[in-house]
Amino acid sequence: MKIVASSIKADPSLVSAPANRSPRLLETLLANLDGMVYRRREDESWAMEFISEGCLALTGYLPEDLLMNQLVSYEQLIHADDRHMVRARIAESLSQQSRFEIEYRIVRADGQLRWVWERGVGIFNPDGSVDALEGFIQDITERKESNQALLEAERRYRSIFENAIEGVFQTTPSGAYIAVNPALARIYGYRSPEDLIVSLRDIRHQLYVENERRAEFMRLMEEEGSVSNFESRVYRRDGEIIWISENARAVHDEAGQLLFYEGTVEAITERKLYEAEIRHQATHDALTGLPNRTMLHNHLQRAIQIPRQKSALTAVVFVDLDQFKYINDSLGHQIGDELLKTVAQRLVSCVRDSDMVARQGGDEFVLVLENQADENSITEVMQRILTAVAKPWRAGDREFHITSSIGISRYPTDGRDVETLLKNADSAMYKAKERGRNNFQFFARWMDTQVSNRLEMLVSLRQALDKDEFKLFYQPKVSIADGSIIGAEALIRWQSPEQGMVAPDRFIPFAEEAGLIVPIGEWVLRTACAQNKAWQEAGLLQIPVAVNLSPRQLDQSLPDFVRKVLTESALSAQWLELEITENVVMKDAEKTVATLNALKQLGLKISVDDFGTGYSSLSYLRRFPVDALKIDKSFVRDIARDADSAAIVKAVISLAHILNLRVIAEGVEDHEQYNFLRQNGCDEVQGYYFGKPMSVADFTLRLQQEQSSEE
Ligand SMILES: Nc1nc2c(ncn2[C@@H]2O[C@@H]3COP(=O)(O)O[C@H]4[C@@H](O)[C@H](n5cnc6c(=O)[nH]c(N)nc65)O[C@@H]4COP(=O)(O)O[C@H]3[C@H]2O)c(=O)[nH]1
Repeated sequence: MKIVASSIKADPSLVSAPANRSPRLLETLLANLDGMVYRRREDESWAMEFISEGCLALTGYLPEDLLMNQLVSYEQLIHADDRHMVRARIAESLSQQSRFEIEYRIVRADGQLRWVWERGVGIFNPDGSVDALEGFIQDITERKESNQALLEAERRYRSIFENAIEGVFQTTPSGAYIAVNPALARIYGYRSPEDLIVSLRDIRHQLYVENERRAEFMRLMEEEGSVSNFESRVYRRDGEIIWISENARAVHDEAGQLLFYEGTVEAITERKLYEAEIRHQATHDALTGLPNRTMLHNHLQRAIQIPRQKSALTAVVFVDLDQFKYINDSLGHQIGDELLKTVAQRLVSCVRDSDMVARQGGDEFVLVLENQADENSITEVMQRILTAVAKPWRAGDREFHITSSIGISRYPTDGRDVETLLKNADSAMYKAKERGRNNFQFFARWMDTQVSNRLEMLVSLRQALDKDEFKLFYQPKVSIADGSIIGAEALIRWQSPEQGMVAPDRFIPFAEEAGLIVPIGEWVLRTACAQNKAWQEAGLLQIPVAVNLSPRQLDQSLPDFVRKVLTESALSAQWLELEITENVVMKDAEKTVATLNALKQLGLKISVDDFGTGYSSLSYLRRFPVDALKIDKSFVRDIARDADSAAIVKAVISLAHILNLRVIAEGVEDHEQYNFLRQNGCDEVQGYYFGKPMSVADFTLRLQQEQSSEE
């Protein structure tokens, strides 16, 4: 350091070495200083009187360049924006005769901007005026920049914290908030973060709807140090329950001591609702709101997997509505839908909350009843269901009745997997249909083989007509007054090469399903008319033959077809009677009345079959051109045992007579039933007591006997 060369008037305190030290030592000391020592005048341009070698490193100028402003003044080096501030601060310190410390920017010789820290003091003359300024200037750019970076990072963090859409929190492990951002306050419904911190002091009890969630949160924190996508239901300040998802971690100090938890909170109620909605749609039937086939399978799978109480049964119950197809086809889908909804509600009302009622599709419902003690308890539920479904229901101003056929399989006795249980319940349901509907059947092993033939049956039924495998049997109808034969009912049989003689109840429903009932029905009509004509031509007793009509046959083209058959067989219409089921009369009234009128005009008779099992009312019958009612055999069977059945039979007879209708009782099997019917004014009877359905040959014989007894 060229002390002398760089100083004009050296301050003895700075530049003159003590007598015992060499100036060389001072030179070295100053040169090693990381900064610049100066003495400058307190004038317009702060002219430097002394300046140490550090000047070059600090400013990029040689000390000589600044000395007495030879090249540039120090003031010029100060950033223009800071000059005023620097002067003001120094002036203030001088006025107080104190030291000054200032941070400001300078522009180096190479144009670089640097931050400097200056520490100095005024040197005063004895009269108090300022003689000079002495001090030290150091480059602090790096520190400034890292401070700046820190401030920037802090500012950014603050901004994220304050402006995040997600809630951000820090909590103590004991469950109090240390810090929260405005978003969390908003999510939880508090006025401000402060309001939340003050009001929500016990997270476990005040926040979580399920207290155990907090325990689970703590457990995960302890075991794994963090939670991710931790979903819970929480209370907002106003008590509303919302769903949140938390991501959080435990923060420890260097010694491993747990300090606090910090994390984020996302409000996910909408997503949850949406997910629930999607899940619901995927697992529920849109019409009835009941669980659908998918959910049924999952539920049943679970039900048979969980350990059950010893000897407890799980019942799988197939409920199928009788003649639903017919209602849907004839009354329209809207009414069909209404009916399905009504039935769904009724089924639900018959079982416990823990049982499942699902819609399997169409008019099929499946119930899963768990923990049933024995068959009796299942039977009780089934009886409730039969009664509930059979209750009348209204659509507009009309009242309807529908019944159901039910099949039940039991876990574990009837199957140990979902497929088998469902298949066997379905088989049992078909058995219930065959047994005359409106009843329930438990699965039995033998049904398995029969019903596995269902598909085969449909295939062979299609071929049966061509192969001439159908036969008609005839059952006598007898006058109650004198026991004479006054008619015959034609009943179809199927002589199947594989299955032997098949009863109509077993194949007519299939024929209806497969759309084969119309050609089969036409065959029956032709055959019965031709047979009756043949008996007449053989000189036997002239009686009407009754033919059963499936609802599906009863359309506008039927009268023409019947006329054609009568013409072909040359049978007079008075010797033909058509039996329609009770449900047919409920068919679209206008069209049905027109078709029945057209049929009546041909001169034949019409009777209503299975009366009492369906949903027609007597008064409704008034509108239909029918001649007779057939009381269903289920009432006749119970006449002696059941007061209700006896009362119904009596009422039907007298009301039918008021409407000028003949009454025929079906299924009369003994003398007691016959007596009862006779005493109560029934007109005709039919049943095993008077003759079973018999082949043409047998019936011919019967007619011949009848004729000879008359003669
Ligand atoms: N337990 C008992 N039963 C008796 C007695 N007397 C007669 N039966 C049976 O009762 C049924 C009466 O016929 P349905 O009610 O018209 O009921 C018929 C009818 O709805 C239908 N069906 C029969 N033939 C035809 C047909 O050609 N076309 C259509 N569409 N359906 C038919 O099949 C049903 C059943 O016919 P089947 O099995 O022949 O059964 C017949 C007959 O065999 C008795 O004293 N006791």
